[in-house]
Amino acid sequence: MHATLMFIVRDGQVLLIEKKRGLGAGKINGPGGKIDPGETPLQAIIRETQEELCITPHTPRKLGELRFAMSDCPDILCHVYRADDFTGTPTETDEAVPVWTRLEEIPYQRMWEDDRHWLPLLLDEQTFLGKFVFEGERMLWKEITTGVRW
Ligand SMILES: CNc1ncnc2c1ncn2[C@@H]1O[C@H](COP(=O)(O)OP(=O)(O)OP(=O)(O)O)[C@@H](O)[C@H]1O
Repeated sequence: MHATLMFIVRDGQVLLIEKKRGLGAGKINGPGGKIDPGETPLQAIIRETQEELCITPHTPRKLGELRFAMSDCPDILCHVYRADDFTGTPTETDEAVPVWTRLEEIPYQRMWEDDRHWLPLLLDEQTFLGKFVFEGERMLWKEITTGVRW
């Protein structure tokens, strides 16, 4: 299963969401979701950001890839994007509540356990490949490579 995540960084803040439903409901994450058939990852992350927050990210750049092996659902390959601007007003939807967060105050304790290992790289504009094994919500194993060319 291929999925996407988006982190919009502007004015020393990152635009996160509180996810209201689906995998990781209640957690803080970036907007994102599954890639539809026939869609490119870039098309998917623009659509998901529009659907979840009613905004359009400007020139998303792929910085990372995350591979999750989970005990309770199919493997996920997640394409991770960063954008530095957007059009529109972040708005709560059925899927997400927008949460602007200062870069020094990222609520890692409310996020998936892997996020603290790669989100700092994205915020530092580094590229990365992360591989993770989860059992339920618990991370059992991780491997992170930086300086990857996408
Ligand atoms: C295990 N550790 C994890 N750490 C960080 N992020 C994780 C994650 N596991 C899943 N994610 C991401 O969370 C989103 C929802 O996943 P996903 O399966 O697509 O569910 P969701 O219901 O949102 O999809 P749709 O909105 O229906 O497309 C999706 O961007 C996916 O990459």
